Amino acid sequence: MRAVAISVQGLWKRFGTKQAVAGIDLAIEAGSFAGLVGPNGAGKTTSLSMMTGLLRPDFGRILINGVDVWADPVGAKALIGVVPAEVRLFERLSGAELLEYAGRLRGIPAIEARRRAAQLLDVLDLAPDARRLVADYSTGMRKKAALGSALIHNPAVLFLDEPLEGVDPVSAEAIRRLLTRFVGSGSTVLFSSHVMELVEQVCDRVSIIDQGRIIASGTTDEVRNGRTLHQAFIDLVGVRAHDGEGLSWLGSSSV
Ligand SMILES: Nc1ncnc2c1ncn2[C@@H]1O[C@H](COP(=O)(O)OP(=O)(O)OP(=O)(O)O)[C@@H](O)[C@H]1O
Repeated sequence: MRAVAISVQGLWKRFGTKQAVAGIDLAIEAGSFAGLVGPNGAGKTTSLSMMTGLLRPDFGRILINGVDVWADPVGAKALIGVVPAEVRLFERLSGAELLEYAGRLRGIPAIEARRRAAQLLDVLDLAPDARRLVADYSTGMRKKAALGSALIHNPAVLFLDEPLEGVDPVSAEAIRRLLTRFVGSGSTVLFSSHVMELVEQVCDRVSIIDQGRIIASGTTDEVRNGRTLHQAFIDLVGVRAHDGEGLSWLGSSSV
């Protein structure tokens, strides 16, 4: 049995009257490519923010390779890389400078940081834009630059919140291959996504979160249970949308 890379124990978070996360437990083994899926407002971003030391939980513990994220934040953060949903970058740096700077912040010597930055930019198809300012990057380019910055110190665990949003299919494939290789070397990925086809394709395990609770978790095959992941998701979460009653004006040509 492989060691547990991400251990989440009894995680809770409330915002005012809203119970955003209501007692989450997870154990993700090293070398897993894990997906966290759920409808809008289910608690994915809140959970990932707590796991990565950005948002303090009301209750619960998160261990990364046995290091407690909230008791030893410096130790835990050395082990992780994070690509948040809303990427904030140093806009006045070029892509190459950004990655190199991320490497330097992680204590990597300048020459090595520059070498890794160039390699990552190349794999992420950003090499032609390496000298352009990040401020001028498109949404997808920003995601890729953020991913490069999160990988430069070769973290044991990589957390990504909606990593492929705004990324074109060719770049998405490059990212998929990069992450698969990363996981193949024994590192661990946990990412949140709405894109079931992507999760089904790349993840070996998946957890479905709804209203702050994990409602299904296991290997992708276990959760799918003979269905597509999309169908499993719909079956488990249920269809909550109204059928459009009261929208009789919508689509009608009369005013
Ligand atoms: N800072 C905050 N203050 C108040 N409520 C918040 C805050 N952050 C999140 N919430 C609420 O907590 C719940 C979970 O939000 P969260 O962003 O974690 O969901 P999500 O699963 O990431 O959703 P989406 O798929 O739409 O990004 C939502 O009801 C949201 O309105």
